[in-house]
Amino acid sequence: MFEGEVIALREQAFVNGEWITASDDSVQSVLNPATGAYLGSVPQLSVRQVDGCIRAAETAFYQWREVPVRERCRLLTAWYELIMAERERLARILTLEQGKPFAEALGEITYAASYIQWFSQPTLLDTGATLPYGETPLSMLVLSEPVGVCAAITPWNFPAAMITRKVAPALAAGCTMIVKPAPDTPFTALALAELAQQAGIPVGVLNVITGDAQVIGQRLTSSPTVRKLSFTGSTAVGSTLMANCAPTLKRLSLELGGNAPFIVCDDADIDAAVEGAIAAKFRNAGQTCVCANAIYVDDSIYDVFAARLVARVQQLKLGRGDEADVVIGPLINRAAVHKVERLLADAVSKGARVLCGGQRWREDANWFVPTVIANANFEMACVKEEIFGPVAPLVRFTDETYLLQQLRQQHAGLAAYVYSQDLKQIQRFARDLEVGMVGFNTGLISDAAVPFGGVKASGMGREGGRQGIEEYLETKYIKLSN
Ligand SMILES: NC(=O)c1ccc[n+]([C@@H]2O[C@H](COP(=O)([O-])OP(=O)(O)OC[C@H]3O[C@@H](n4cnc5c(N)ncnc54)[C@H](O)[C@@H]3O)[C@@H](O)[C@H]2O)c1
Ligand SMILES: O=C[C@H](O)CS(=O)(=O)O
Repeated sequence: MFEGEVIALREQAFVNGEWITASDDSVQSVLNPATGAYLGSVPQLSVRQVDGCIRAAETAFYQWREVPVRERCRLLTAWYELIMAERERLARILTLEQGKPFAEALGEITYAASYIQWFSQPTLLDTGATLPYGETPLSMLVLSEPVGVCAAITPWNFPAAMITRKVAPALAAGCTMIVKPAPDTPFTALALAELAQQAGIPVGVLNVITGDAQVIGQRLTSSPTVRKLSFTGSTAVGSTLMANCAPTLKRLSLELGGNAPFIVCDDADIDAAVEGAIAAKFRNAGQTCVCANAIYVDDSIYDVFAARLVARVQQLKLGRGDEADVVIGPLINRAAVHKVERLLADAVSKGARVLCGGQRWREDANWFVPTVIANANFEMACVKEEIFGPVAPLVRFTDETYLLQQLRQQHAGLAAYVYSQDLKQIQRFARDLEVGMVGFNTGLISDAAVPFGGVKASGMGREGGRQGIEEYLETKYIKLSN
């Protein structure tokens, strides 16, 4: 559809309202995961440039927090409107650098914009209170104040939504923000920053810096000026960043790895469960944090479910994201393909049987054919670990209690999905699944209006909903005497 089209890309970092290159002109290249073609490059900013960005965000903070809430929300609305007006161009950039099908990229841009629209509601900020215990009705006040200078480090799988999900509440609350996007997908973030600039968001309020992750991470986590870090990415990196933030006692939001069980009970609507599994498992070629990881099917319907799932999976069209009707794009890079191959080989060595797929689509490329494996069990790495690829291990279960006991052993706790018509069973799963979000009879749960996040090794804090603004507010108590 748009392969070969010239699409303008911002190849500079955005600091204090200026588009800048690295002080030593060093750059990092960005490749198209579908073709391996060079897309462009972004600056490797120096330590001095990162520190300069932190200072600029601090200066901007003391002005931005004085901007009336309604004005901050008006500017967010202007940003939202520009993004929606530029939706197709942004989606093209996203597909080129991340690889997802254009239709999914359009969906992500809309989803990303919906976070800005959600947090442009001034009512989300009427979180203060007066307490009735003082000498007068106005002598005990509880205020909500912006945390201050914030930093966001974001992943490649949702190059737009994982950024607006942090920037929107931060700016609404009166904070300023420094974003470090993933090196694989910086251009979407820079395009969003360009539109924020056009919307009139003041200089220094939103900054997007690029360069060596470790170098930038060390500066952002060690700076006492940065009062909060919001990180979305792997549990391993999240844990490291949490430790690095400890000396300066930063506020933290950590949206980390997942391992969502997809449970199909004996009374489930099988066709609905198959469609839900397709949506939950194969979105973004299985590269979402809330993807169904292993699929647990009641013994009594296992064979029927497996057959119907395989039939649907074999209909999924692979190809480049810019090609019409493509549903499965490439994985982000060759390392991701190798990880999927490692997990599959481990499963087969432990008795799994490949029902469909099971290999690369093309030898020297990043696609993996959508795969369903039977006879999966809790000993397999693909059941214990986050797959982050289009492989669906089917685990047979006969006993709900045993299944829940096994799931409780898993480290991640982000999302889960259950297909059941039995209200008492639904209530048991809602209580006993140790996750942050559960979808019943659906494979899609995400929405800007809900508190998105997990527990255990999936992190802490919530993004979206009313809870999402709290991540960027501090509480101050005022005692007022005459
Ligand atoms: N819970 C959620 O909402 C959510 C959403 C999307 C992705 N994820 C998780 O993210 C992972 C995939 O994303 P990824 O591969 O980009 O994760 P990643 O942890 O490798 O990288 C995430 C970000 O951290 C940066 N980074 C890496 N090492 C760093 C360091 N030492 N210091 C500072 N920054 C560092 C990267 O450059 C990138 O910007 C998966 O585990 C997925 O489950 C979670
Ligand atoms: O991968 C992580 C994203 O949060 C997935 S979703 O689009 O928010 O469901």
